[in-house]
Amino acid sequence: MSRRNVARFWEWGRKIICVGRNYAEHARELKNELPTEPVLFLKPPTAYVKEGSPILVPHYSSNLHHEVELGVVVGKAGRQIPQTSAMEHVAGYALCLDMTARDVQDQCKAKGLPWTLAKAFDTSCPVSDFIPKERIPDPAGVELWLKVNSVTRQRGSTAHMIFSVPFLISYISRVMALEEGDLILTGTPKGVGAVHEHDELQAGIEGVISMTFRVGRQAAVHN
Ligand SMILES: O=C([O-])CC(=O)C(=O)O
Ligand SMILES: [Mg+2]
Repeated sequence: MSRRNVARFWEWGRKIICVGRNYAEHARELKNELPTEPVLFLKPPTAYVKEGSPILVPHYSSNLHHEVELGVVVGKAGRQIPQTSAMEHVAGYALCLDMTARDVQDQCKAKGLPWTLAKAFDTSCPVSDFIPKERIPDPAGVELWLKVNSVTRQRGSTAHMIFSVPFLISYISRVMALEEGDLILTGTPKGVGAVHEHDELQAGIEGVISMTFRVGRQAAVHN
């Protein structure tokens, strides 16, 4: 049997683990307290969308937000991974968007309910091509940016993460087993905002990769 190539991790059907509130300025802009431990949530692998296909506003939302994030692709499975060997579990990276139905998330927060409807819908995880580990020697030293219709909305350095990539790998692996092909979204810097049907989103990791997506709208089906 031929070995699957982790460079096409989005085809593997593995989990997407997301970290929230990992940049102080973003936590503040949404009036959230700074976390003392990572805030975790999941997206299903059906959330993936690649360049060439549109990001769809869910039919039940009227305030879809962009969040540009550094994604970490797991290359070696593990449980209870110590921080000191955490980077051995990284195969590479991907530029990711954590698309968020902010109106729905606000309702979930107010009711104390999980964020699934706000975060896990189809096309909620646009991803770039795989970036081999060697191209990003230090995951705390990359500059993320995002533009909507050519206007810069987000620009921030991963140097400002509250919890580092090795810390996150260790922390997550004490909650759930990490598997080859899993993706960890490490949180968004400040500047999140709304996107609308027909908008064009461009995002990048300075000097490494960029990607472009169009926004469409999911049709509501009434059975
Ligand atoms: O929805 C939020 O604000 C939490 C989150 O994903 C992030 O900080 O990246
Ligand atoms: Mg996020």
